[in-house]
Amino acid sequence: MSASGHAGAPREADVARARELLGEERRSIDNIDAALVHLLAERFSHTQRVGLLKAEHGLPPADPAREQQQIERLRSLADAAGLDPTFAEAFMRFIVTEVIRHHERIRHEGAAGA
Ligand SMILES: C=C(O[C@@H]1C=C(C(=O)O)C=C[C@H]1O)C(=O)O
Repeated sequence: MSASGHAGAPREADVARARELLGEERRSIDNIDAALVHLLAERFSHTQRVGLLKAEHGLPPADPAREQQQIERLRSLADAAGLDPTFAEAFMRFIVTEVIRHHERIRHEGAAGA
């Protein structure tokens, strides 16, 4: 069924319009992906400073109680925003796992050399 509601081969004009809409959506997706990269870079610059503080003061790289609070908060935000909370949690855990790996590396390399 074409956009005009008829069965059979899609009309050229409908396909052209669909391509135009696709292009517009993709431009927005590219903008959002760029924002995500910048936000993640900003987040990692802060977690890097947290890693240095922890290493300098002998604090453990991971803080499971803090992570639990963050996950509960994010699940609730995701739910309110219409995003799958299970996906939001998995995404958060993926990022936090990488942060903890950085913190462990900073600790082993010595905070001063990081
Ligand atoms: C950044 C921290 O270190 C770890 C990484 C976290 C994060 O990426 O949000 C949260 C808790 C810690 O396991 C922290 O303790 O705040």
